[in-house]
Amino acid sequence: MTLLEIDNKAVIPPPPTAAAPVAPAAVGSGEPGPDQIWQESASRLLARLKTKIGGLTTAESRSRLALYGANDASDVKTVPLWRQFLVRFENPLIIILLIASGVSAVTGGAASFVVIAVIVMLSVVFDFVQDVRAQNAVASLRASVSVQATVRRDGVAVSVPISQLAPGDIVELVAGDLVPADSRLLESRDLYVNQALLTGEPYPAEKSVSDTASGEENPAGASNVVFAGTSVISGTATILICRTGSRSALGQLATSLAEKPPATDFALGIRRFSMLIMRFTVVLIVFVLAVNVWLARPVLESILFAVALAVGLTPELLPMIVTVTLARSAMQMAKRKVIVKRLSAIHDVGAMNVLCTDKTGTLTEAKIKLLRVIDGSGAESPNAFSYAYVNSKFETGIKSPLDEAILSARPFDMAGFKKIDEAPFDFERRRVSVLVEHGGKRGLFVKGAPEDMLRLSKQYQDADGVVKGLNADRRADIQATLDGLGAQGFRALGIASRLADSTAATANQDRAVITDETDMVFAGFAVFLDPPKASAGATIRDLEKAGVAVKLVTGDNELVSRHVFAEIGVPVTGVLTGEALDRISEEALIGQLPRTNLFCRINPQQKHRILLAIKRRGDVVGFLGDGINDAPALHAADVGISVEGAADVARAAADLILLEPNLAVVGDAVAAGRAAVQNVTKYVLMGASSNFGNMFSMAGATLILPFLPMLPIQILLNNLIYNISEVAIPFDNVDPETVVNPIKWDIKLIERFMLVFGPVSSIFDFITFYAMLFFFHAGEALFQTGWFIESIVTQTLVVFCIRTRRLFFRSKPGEFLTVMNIAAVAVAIGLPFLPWGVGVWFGFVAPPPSFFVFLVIATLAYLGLVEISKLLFYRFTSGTRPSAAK
Ligand SMILES: Nc1ncnc2c1ncn2[C@@H]1O[C@H](COP(=O)(O)OP(=O)(O)OP(=O)(O)O)[C@@H](O)[C@H]1O
Ligand SMILES: [Mg+2]
Repeated sequence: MTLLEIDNKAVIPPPPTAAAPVAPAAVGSGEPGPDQIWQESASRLLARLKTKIGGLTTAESRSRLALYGANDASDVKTVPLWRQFLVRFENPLIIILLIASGVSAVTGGAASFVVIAVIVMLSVVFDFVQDVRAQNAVASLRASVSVQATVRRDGVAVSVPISQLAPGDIVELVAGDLVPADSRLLESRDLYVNQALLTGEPYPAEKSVSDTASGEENPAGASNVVFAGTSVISGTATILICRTGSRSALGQLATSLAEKPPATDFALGIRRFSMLIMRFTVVLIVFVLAVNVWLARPVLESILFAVALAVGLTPELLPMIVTVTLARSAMQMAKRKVIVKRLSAIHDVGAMNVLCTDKTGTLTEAKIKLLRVIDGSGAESPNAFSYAYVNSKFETGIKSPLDEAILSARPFDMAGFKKIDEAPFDFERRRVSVLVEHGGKRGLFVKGAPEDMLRLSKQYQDADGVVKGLNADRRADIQATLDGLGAQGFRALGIASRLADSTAATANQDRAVITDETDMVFAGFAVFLDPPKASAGATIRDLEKAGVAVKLVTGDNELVSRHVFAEIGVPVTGVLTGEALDRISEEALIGQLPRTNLFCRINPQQKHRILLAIKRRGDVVGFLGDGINDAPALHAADVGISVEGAADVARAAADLILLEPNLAVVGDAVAAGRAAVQNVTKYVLMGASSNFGNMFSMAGATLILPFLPMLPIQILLNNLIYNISEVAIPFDNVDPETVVNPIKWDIKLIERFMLVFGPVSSIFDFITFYAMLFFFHAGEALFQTGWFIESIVTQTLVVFCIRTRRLFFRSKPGEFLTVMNIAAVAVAIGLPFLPWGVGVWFGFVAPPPSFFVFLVIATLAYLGLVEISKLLFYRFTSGTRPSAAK
């Protein structure tokens, strides 16, 4: 099974839209066709793509980029700003509103049309500006961690984001790089790529320059091309970019599998809430219109009133509020050195209740030191060191910290050693071989996972260089030496050789192949110290306290991993090795998950399998890793987390990038994610209760009043003021107790909240209507003015109750929120008193002083009622909060 069949979260290209027709195939229309970039000679391909080995010029690259679009199969196409702006007018409510007010302008005065048009414009501009600013902030964060490629422009090698590549670009690749697009090899040395993302094949595939290659039945097998989404395991290459973005094989595969990434819980929840409100709105509008027609009121005014009500009811700012909240959260995380690549990951990280992590760099310092190189009985072995050194020096794969430790341990004279070939490292066999010539003799020098190295050896070479047979007793001795190292917390690599004169097979060979890694002469161990991080234990305990179970998933062996746990003071509750994992069923694995917190000798496919099993249990799972071997798991996780120095594929697959490899910052991200969800929830609860209640009462009032309870313009103005005040919600403080556990979006809570607090607000509204009519003997204008002021005052101030589950004065609101809401109240009260008859435009009159006495008493009564209802509400629904699953 390939990765794409299992999960396609991060590799989905946008479907071609009408506005962005698929650009002409990169490799022109001449024959052979565009799909066979492995068939033509390189020189013809270069000519057809109108490029040369020195690369495109900057101007050429710019025009090609404009033609073919960004090289990005995963990202949604960016909509131009003017369209983002205009799209906001596609809202049918806005269209009806503008038409109806236009018609009324023709028949009556132009004033109301102008006012409505201005209010609509203000609302749209406000929404647009906030939204675009938030998106820009996030885009620049994302750009700061984009994967770069070395490309030749104007004849010099420069580094550009891979999204900026176009057909015809010439790119240089080294080990660890992500192949940015489907490309033809122009030059290569010892090039091996991992194509697991395309083919599911875990072993490195060798690629080399040739004029033509066959690839009809299996394009991934074509040896002279490399494909987008694969990564370089070892060697170097210069490539010609041929097919970018969604035209790459990966892009095509992804398009044919699914059009869109699956919506997250959060997105679904938001959509469901909007639908809920829409249904209420439709019913209400039909009702209001029917009543007005039945009472024979002016049709046009009735329509305007109904539509204004609908505008007031719809949470049209919700998408913007969500974006602003998440973007603000992303900015906060950036300060804590966490860069958010996918905005919706903020919600997922807040909901995460299991975090899987690899070991090196997160639980350990990643300052690996080579302590000794010993033979099987523990004696210092210069021989084994020389094999290890030569192996590390000559291998062209991604330099692992182990290689760096070997090379920096002490100088070694490489004179006389000549590299013939290598079999690069991969995470399945966990070893690397180089074929070397020295003194006219050839030999294979191998290093890798120690237990496998011992198993594959037939003879044994001690520190003095004497080669002996490897009988069962000696094997057991060597194993005991290895176990001793592990128990002391040392990491070890096994070292072996296979000299040309030892078997005929290697005598004159010029190729290193993995099948030669057998019948070897075991030479000893390289012993490393990778000290555990002092802070790791406390960090893990903090995460567990926050409801996030931490599990170690590592390619290293059990003894070493157990030792790390012991050092950082975290108990091992259960162990599963890769070997055992391969023998158990899906059900058995899921059954073992809750108590297992250590998975060792796990290969990349197994990491992926573990992640899927955790998801299948219903947990929200994060994965933290930095290697090529972690990419499949990063794709599969709900939240993929990587670090700045990670391999390109890992960074490309991740949703969050840590600028420092520290588990503690994950804890910060979790808290920020939860706070963001809480603030979005506040906005939704406001909309679902007080705003909803007000509009509902207004509809009811049309039944009993001989005139409209509020003029359409006033409703729109009310809505604008309310919306502007609520834009402070993303910046509000969050009560600490609401973020101690993972939070999932809870639509049930919102529905119940609406059913309780809508009516609470309505009861109070009808009391106000009664007072206006029978106490103040209000006529039309005074009634509308009074109701306008009350409506804003109560709608905005209630945020101080709804924002917290505590008694309102026990929780400190954000300053911005306080200022904005008090300002909204001041504006509402001040409007009718404005000079130059401004209030009159909106149909306001100045209310008598006694009204304000009533306003204060009534508002306090309302807030008191909400506060009591709130305490009761949460007392009876407190059992519904999601608890941390282990
Ligand atoms: N450069 C190398 N040469 C030979 N063998 C290696 C090399 N790097 C790693 N190995 C072997 O492969 C195993 C798995 O690699 P590695 O430890 O990097 O996996 P991992 O899952 O990323 O582990 P971690 O959780 O520590 O990051 C190692 O334990 C070691 O035995
Ligand atoms: Mg690793």
